[in-house]
Amino acid sequence: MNDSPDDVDLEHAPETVLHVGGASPYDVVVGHHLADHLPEMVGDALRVAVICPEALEELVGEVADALVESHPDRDVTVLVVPDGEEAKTAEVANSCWEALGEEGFTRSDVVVTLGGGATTDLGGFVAASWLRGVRVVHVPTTLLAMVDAAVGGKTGINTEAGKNLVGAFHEPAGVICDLSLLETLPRDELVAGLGEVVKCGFIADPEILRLVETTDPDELVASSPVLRELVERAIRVKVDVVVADLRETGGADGHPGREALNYGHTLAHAIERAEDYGIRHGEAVAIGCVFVAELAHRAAGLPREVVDRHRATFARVGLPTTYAGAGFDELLATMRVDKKSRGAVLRFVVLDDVGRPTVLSGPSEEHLREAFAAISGAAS
Ligand SMILES: NC(=O)c1ccc[n+]([C@@H]2O[C@H](COP(=O)([O-])OP(=O)(O)OC[C@H]3O[C@@H](n4cnc5c(N)ncnc54)[C@H](O)[C@@H]3O)[C@@H](O)[C@H]2O)c1
Ligand SMILES: O=C(O)C(=O)C[C@@H](O)[C@H](O)[C@H](O)COP(=O)(O)O
Ligand SMILES: [Zn+2]
Repeated sequence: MNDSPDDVDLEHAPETVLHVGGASPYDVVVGHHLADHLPEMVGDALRVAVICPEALEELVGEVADALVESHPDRDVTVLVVPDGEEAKTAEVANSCWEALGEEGFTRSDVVVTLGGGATTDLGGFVAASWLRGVRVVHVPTTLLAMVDAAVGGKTGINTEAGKNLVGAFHEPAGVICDLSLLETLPRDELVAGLGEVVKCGFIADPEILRLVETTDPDELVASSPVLRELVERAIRVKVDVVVADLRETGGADGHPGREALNYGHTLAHAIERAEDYGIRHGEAVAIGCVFVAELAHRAAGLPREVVDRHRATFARVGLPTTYAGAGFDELLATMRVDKKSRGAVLRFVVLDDVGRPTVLSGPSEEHLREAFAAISGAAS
């Protein structure tokens, strides 16, 4: 652990509680060393199933012990699932349902997820579907899951046809973003999380962009006060959007509503599928955002300097801005089953300017090909 004066202050800084309003309100707690919050959020449930990936088996032991200590009559079951995207399958979800059945899991029991976004997506979906919905508390352990996946209630798994095509909206009972857990996160994974943070800067909070543009990226580590500010700002962007439009039915006054959070994701999800999930989600999002900025430049007059700012900001933190894998036709076919599509009409979230997202419906294939050529170097 780094123990510069800033870090010492931060270690003792009070946690931040971001309240998420709506029909099922909950808190997102951000800070350091937050283990005590988990028993509070779980309450007096007699059975708890903790879902975590193989990679976090050591940490899950501590979490399970704390849950038993806080309530000695409680049964805690640990469900170890495959690492990363391999957990987001119907087979793995089924194995979790089988385990909950064996435990006699009832509606007063609680699922806890401990892991990255793949784990919170899978575990959230298991909780959403078991008995048509039991409580879930998320303990995200990656930056990406803290700023995005654990908040807002989208859960899901992948199918052969594409990413996140089966799922449910199921809000958590609470989210604990313990930044100390990021100490062990590999650098590439932390950088991938910055992809969603920068996305939030472009769609809603330009201060995020300013902070990224003026901070040495190497200083963005678990103990950094700037990282904490970025985490809190990105969560606020997400919370504001989901409180206004939880189920993605649309926004008001030209704002796309929850779809705004899908900025860059239409191409990103197609790339992830084409790469058989061998590319990190946050990396694909960075490429997808540059693509859609190029598209908006051609189809809707987004100024060239805003497109350039996309390339510069994602590249500054170490994210890719080009893609030379699958071809345009394969990616276009996958993009057609994106959830924003309506019938044969492809829809993209684009920007009118920084902080002003809107929807572009049915762009011409010529503009799509040109935008793809601009990120892939392929002839359009
Ligand atoms: N539901 C949503 O709103 C939402 C939002 C964004 C992303 N997502 C989904 O989230 C997933 C990506 O999440 P991710 O980037 O967290 O990837 P991930 O869950 O695959 O985790 C990345 C890797 O980090 C490891 N890891 C996790 N925490 C660690 C720690 N503290 N120390 C060391 N290693 C650790 C994991 O084992 C894994 O190998 C994608 O499936 C994406 O679709 C969902
Ligand atoms: O919360 C949302 O809404 C988002 O779109 C956030 C995205 O970062 C996230 O990757 C989400 O899982 C994508 O959702 P999908 O509906 O396109 O599957
Ligand atoms: Zn995402």
